Amino acid sequence: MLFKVEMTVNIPHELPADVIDEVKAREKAYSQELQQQGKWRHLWRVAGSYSNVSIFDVEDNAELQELISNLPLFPYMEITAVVALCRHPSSIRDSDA
Ligand SMILES: O=C(O)CC1=CCC(=O)O1
Repeated sequence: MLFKVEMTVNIPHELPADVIDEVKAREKAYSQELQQQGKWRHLWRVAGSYSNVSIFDVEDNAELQELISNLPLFPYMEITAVVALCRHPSSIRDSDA
């Protein structure tokens, strides 16, 4: 199942810089591992903001919930616009793979 997810990061100013750097490094490693696995299909920065638009390819809602809630930055994120996607009949692609 494909889902679009929007994530906005709001890191508290009082968090020490070294803690922020460590969390961001774990976030990057985690997201790149999921991208390698094909579960995190797209990761786009929303221009001009500390937000992203992502496309996930997961088994079901429960797997999406698990992947998102395990994000190292999850405690500092607002997750919005979670939308289930399916193929558009006018798409010129052979598949969504
Ligand atoms: O920077 C972000 O938008 C948050 C994030 C998601 C995956 C990642 O590496 O950073």
